[in-house]
Amino acid sequence: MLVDQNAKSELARLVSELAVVRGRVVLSSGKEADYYVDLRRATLQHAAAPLIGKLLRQLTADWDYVAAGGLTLGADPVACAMMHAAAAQGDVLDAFVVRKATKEHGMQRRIEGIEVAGQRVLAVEDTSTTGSSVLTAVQALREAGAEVVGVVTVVDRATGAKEAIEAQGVPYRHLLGLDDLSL
Ligand SMILES: O=P(O)(O)OC[C@H]1O[C@H](OP(=O)(O)OP(=O)(O)O)[C@H](O)[C@@H]1O
Ligand SMILES: O=C(O)c1cc(=O)[nH]c(=O)[nH]1
Repeated sequence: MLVDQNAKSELARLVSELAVVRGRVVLSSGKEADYYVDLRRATLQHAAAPLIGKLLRQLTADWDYVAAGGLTLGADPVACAMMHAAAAQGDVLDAFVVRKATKEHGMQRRIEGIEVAGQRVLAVEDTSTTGSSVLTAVQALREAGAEVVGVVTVVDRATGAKEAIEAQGVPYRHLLGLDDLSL
């Protein structure tokens, strides 16, 4: 899908400046790597967040979905940015949060926000490495009766997420790759 290339370049610049951390780090999967993309520093930043919302809406413009969200917490500001970008265009998009475990008090929900049962939804992620986190969200959404139309992530590290997600029958797109961030 067509995305605004000037906005994408500006986002890549911001992510490189704000979020790329070089050095030995342990990842969510337990593997080690030589760099980390601490994307919360961009998804929660005033200039980068609106670009993320706008660009992810453009990247998924041909997908039909009424709500977006993913596994807390990396996905949360991404989904909210998309919701606000949609609203700015006069479009309706709701958001949800998939908890890592079902809440044990209150409403005892695994998925917070709008009711996803019977809805077409988009699973979102901030950074994808193995794809395990967003696939956890996909599984929870399916168990809740939602139809996951696709997965979209802001940064893809080219380490197997695409293959793992597509193996589950879900289309996958990313906004920024390693080349965009000079990694
Ligand atoms: O593709 P994966 O191998 O699953 O790795 C990527 C995940 O790792 C990070 O989250 P993390 O597990 O650090 O948890 P957090 O969102 O609670 O900080 C990131 O926000 C992604 O969700
Ligand atoms: O695999 C991860 O845990 C991971 C990698 C990365 O670059 N950024 C992130 O937030 N998580």
